[in-house]
Amino acid sequence: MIWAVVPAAGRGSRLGGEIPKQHRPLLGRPLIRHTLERLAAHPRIAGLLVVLARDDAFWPGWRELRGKPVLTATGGAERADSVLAGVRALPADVRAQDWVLVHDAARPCLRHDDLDRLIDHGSAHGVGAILATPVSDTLKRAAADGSIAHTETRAGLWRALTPQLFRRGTLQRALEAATLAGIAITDEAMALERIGLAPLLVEGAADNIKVTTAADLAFAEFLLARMDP
Ligand SMILES: Nc1ccn([C@@H]2O[C@H](COP(=O)(O)OP(=O)(O)OP(=O)(O)O)[C@@H](O)[C@H]2O)c(=O)n1
Ligand SMILES: C[C@](O)(CO)[C@H](O)COP(=O)(O)O
Repeated sequence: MIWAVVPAAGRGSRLGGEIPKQHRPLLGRPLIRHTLERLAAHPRIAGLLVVLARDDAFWPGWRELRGKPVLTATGGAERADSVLAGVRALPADVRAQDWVLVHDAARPCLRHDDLDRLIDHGSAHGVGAILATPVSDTLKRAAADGSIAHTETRAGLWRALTPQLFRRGTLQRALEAATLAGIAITDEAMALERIGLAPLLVEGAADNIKVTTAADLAFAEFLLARMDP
């Protein structure tokens, strides 16, 4: 069984509005509820550790979802700070060699078959794995004046998604090393790469979107209305 750390301490500034995006209503429920329910409903998830902003005024205080325990921790200035706070706050019986996953609260459209493949392939790989999707658009490098400097090759390029699956001890050590080095990391795999480890890429559904802008919110609503609960 695997604990899920869910970073939910962001401000949602790119989306804007009075309510942080993770608490914005989506099909009549807070966006974060969709994310947490999808995780809690999976039989291989042991519990949820939700990382909240210190001044979060919208968290309803759920202590259990679908029979799984819900614990909370206080996040930090950056997503990586929040994830590290969450990993540190996991229950003491989650051992260093135990697998844990990190999944953005802002990604409500996670599919259980993707989660199964991440866990199966990631745990077999030994270092861990991330869900990701191959880049399908042509990529342009912008020049200072806004024109196209050149086209980047997209061969071998993937967009990192979440969940990302690692052993608790390795993840905590990698995150602490990045923090100590003052390196800004944007996903957990980057912290492991920095210490010489190579997590596996597991292809996941491209509609496991991160709600960042208003267009994403509308797309997430469209997807959730058509996905299995
Ligand atoms: N200090 C932070 C920043 C982000 N997150 C979480 O990390 C996930 C992905 O981050 P992002 O989409 O960038 O969320 P925000 O930082 O809230 O968005 P923005 O950059 O638009 O403010 C979100 O679930 C967000 O709540 C977090 O826990 N702690
Ligand atoms: C972790 C992540 O969702 C993988 O794509 C992404 O890096 C989060 O970035 P954000 O700027 O914190 O949303």
